[in-house]
Amino acid sequence: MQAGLAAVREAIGQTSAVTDSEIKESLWYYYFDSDATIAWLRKTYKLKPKVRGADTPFRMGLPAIGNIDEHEEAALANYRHRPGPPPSAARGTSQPRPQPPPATGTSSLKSLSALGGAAGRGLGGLSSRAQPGAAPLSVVGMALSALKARPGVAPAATSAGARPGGGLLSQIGSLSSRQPARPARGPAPMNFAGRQVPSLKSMASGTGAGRVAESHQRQRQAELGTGAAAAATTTLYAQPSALAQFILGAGGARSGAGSATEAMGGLRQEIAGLLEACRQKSGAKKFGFDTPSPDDRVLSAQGAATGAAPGKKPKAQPATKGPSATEPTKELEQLKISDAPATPPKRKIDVEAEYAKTQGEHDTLNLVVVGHVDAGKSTLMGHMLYALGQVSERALRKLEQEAGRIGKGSFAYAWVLDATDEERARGVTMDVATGSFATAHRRFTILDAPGHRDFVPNMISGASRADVAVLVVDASTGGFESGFDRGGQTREHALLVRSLGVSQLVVAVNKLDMVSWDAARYEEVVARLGAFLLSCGFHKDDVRYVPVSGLGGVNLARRADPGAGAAELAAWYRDAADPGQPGPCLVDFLDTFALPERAVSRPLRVAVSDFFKGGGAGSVSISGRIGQGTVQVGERVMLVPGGECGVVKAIDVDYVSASWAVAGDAVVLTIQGIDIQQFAVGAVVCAPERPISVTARFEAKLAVFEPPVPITNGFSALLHTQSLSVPAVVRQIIETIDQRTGEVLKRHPRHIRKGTTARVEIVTESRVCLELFQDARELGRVMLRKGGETIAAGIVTAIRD
Ligand SMILES: Nc1nc2c(ncn2[C@@H]2O[C@H](COP(=O)(O)OP(=O)(O)OP(=O)(O)O)[C@@H](O)[C@H]2O)c(=O)[nH]1
Repeated sequence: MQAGLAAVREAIGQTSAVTDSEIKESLWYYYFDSDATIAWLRKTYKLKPKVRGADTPFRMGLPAIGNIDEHEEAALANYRHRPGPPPSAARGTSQPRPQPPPATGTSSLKSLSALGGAAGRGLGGLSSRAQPGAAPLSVVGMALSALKARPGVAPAATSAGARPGGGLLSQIGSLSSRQPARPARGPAPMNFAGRQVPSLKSMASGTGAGRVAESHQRQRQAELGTGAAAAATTTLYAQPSALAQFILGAGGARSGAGSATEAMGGLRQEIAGLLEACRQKSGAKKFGFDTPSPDDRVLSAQGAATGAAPGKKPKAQPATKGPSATEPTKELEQLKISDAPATPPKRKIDVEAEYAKTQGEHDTLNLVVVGHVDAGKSTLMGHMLYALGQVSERALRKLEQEAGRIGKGSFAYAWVLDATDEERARGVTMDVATGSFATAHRRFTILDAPGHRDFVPNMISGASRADVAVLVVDASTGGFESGFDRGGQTREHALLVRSLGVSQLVVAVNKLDMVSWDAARYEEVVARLGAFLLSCGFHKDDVRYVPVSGLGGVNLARRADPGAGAAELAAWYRDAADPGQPGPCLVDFLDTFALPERAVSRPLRVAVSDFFKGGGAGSVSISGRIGQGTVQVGERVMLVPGGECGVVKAIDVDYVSASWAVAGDAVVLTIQGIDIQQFAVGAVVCAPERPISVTARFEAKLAVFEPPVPITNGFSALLHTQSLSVPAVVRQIIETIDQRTGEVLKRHPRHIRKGTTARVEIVTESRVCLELFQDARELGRVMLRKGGETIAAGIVTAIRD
C-alpha cells in the first residue's frame, strides 16, 4: 500500500487536493492498479500529469506506451474496470466525494418490454427456432431488462461498496466477498500483461481466477517450451496480497515465494486439523474406501443404462499386458500432428439447414443509429417506434409526464431508448441502447449509439455489431455545421461506421422544422455530406437521404404523415418514380436495405459486449452479436482468452428465447460451466475446435484519417476492436501502399500522414482476440484513436505473436 501510495503521489504530484487516504482508498478500489488509480484521480480532480507518460509503465517488453492523454486515460479507466463508485462513495465520507468515473464501455440492452408495446413481446420470424413453450420474453431477457432498467443498479455488483460490519471475521469475509462481487459487472483485476490476477483463495482452491492463472501458466509454458516452464511458473506469482499478509503474517509476505509456500503448507495442515476436529465433533465417519464410492454408484447406474453388467467397472488390463512407461503403444505411434482442423462434434440440430428454411422470412438486420450529439437520434428512433406501434400510447404519455416533471418535455420520445436516470437527467445518450422493430420485409435490432465525443468508444462498440446505419444530421442553422466541421462527430461517426464494414447508409436530415422545411437547406446538407461520404468509401448508390423531423414525427413511418410540417415537405419532396406521390419516408428506405451474407458455415465467434450473472447457479449470460457461425442450446463453447469450455444453456435472440441462433443475430447466451471471473468485455465465445487467436503483435493495413501529428515508428494510441480498447504502439511502418492498385509506394517510410494507406506492425499492451480479416471480417478490424479522435482504421493482415 505504501509503495502504491508513493507511486501515485509521485505521478500526480504533491497536491493538497487529494489526501493520502483518498489515494489509498482508490488504490484499494482499483486492486492496486496504480495506472487506473492515477487516471481516475486525474480525471476526477482535474490534475495535470506531472510528466506526460511518466506514469505509464513499460509493459510486455514493448516500447514504452507514453503520451497517453486524458481522453485515453479516462477511456482506459472505464474499459479496464468499468467501475461503480469507490467503496467510500457508497459509505458516505465526511467530505463530499467527486463522482466516480462513469460505468461505460458496455452496451446496454434496454428492453422496450417495459413500455408495453409489441417490442417486448418479440416479433415474428423466430417461431421456427423458439424454444418449445418459451415465454415470448424469456426470463433472461426480462431479468436483463429489469436489472438494466433499475436505476443506479449495476447487475451483480451491489455489494461492492458495502461497508463490512464490525468484527474480525466479518472483515475477513468482506475482503473475500468483495473480489467476486465486482467482476459480475466488469473484468477481474488485470496484471500488467492484461491477465487476471489470481487471488490467494482461488490459487489455493484452484477455482475462479486461480484457474485463469493456471490456464495462462499452461499457455505460457507452451509458448516458452519446457525448459522455460519452471521460470514461467515462478514469475506468474504476484506479491502476496493484503489478505495473504494477514493470514501468513508479515514474514511470509516479505520473504518471497519459498516461505510463502511453507506457510501455505502450514496453513493447509491447520485447515486439515480443523476439518478433522469438525468431523469428529459431528460424528461423521471417515470414508474407508472399502465400500462403493459415489463415482462407483454413478458408473454402475450408467452401466445398467447401457446394458453393461451393473456395478462393474471396465476391467483393468493386467499390468504385464499394458505398455511400460518407456514403451509407446501402437495407438500412440499412430498419433500424428495434423494441420487439418479438428472435426466439429455432431450437433442435435442442423442449424444451417434450419436457417436455410427460414431465410427470407423477416430477416434481421442490426441497425446502428449514429450522428453528432443532440442531432436527434434517440428522439427520431423513439418517435418512429411509437409510430410503428412498438410503444403504447399509455407508455408514451407516462414518459411525457415524467420528462415534463423535470422540465425536459421535449425528450419524451428520446426516453423510449434513453432509459437510465443519468441519461435522462443529462439529456445525453451514454450507452448503446437496443430495441427491435419490423418493417414490411425486414426485422431490425436498433443500436442507438451515443453522439457525445466522450462516448465514442461505446459508439464503436455498437457500430461494430451493425449491418446497416442511419446517420442523423441536424439541419438547423449552425446545427449541421457544428457536427460536420472538424471535431464534430458527424464526420467521425461516418468514417467509423464505414471502417467497421457498414456500407449501406440512410442519412436522416433532421430538425427541418427548425428551418421551416426549407428545400434549399436540405439540398445544401445533402450536397456537403454527399461529397464527404464518398471520400469515406461509401458507394453513391448505397447512401439514401430522407428529410424528417423526429420531434414532429414527420416522414418517419408513413409518407403522408399528418404531422405539422408534412404539407410544407410534400410541396417539394416527391417520389422520383411517381411525382404524383410524396417522397419515400424513413421506414421505406429501411425496408429496402439489402441483406448481407451471413457467414453461417464458419466457426462460431461471439464477441462479448456485456456479461452478468444469470440463468441459474453457475451460469453467466453474455450479450453480443454472432459474428459468424451458429450456436444451439446444449452446445459446448470455448471462451477465449482463457480457453475454458462451458455449455450453452439458453439463447435469447432479440429478447425471445430460441433453441438456435446464427451469424448476424444479436444474442444473449447463457453459458454454464465457466466461472464469471473468466469473462471480460472483448473476450470471444468460440467453437472449441476452432478457437480465435489471441495476440499482442500483428500487422494491419491502415487507412490514415487526420492524425494531429504524423504517425511514426513508436507512435502510441488506443486500439479499438469490437467492444475492447487497449493501449498500443505502431512498432514499425512497413510500407505505404497505393490504395487503388495495392502497389507498394515506399518501404519503411519515416512517417505516414493523412490520406495514406500503409501496412504497419502494431503491438498491444495486453493480448487481444483478433483474427485475419480474410478469415473473420468482424474480428479482423481495428481502429486507432488518439486525443479523443479516430486517426486510423484498418484490417488485420498477419498475426505475429
Ligand atoms: N425542433 C426539433 N427538435 C428536435 C428534433 N429531434 C430532436 N430534437 C430535440 O433535440 C434534442 C436532442 O435530442 P436527442 O434525441 O436526445 O438527440 P441525440 O442525438 O439522441 O442525443 P445524444 O444521443 O445524446 O447524442 C432534444 O431536445 C429533442 O427534443 C426535431 O426534429 N426538431
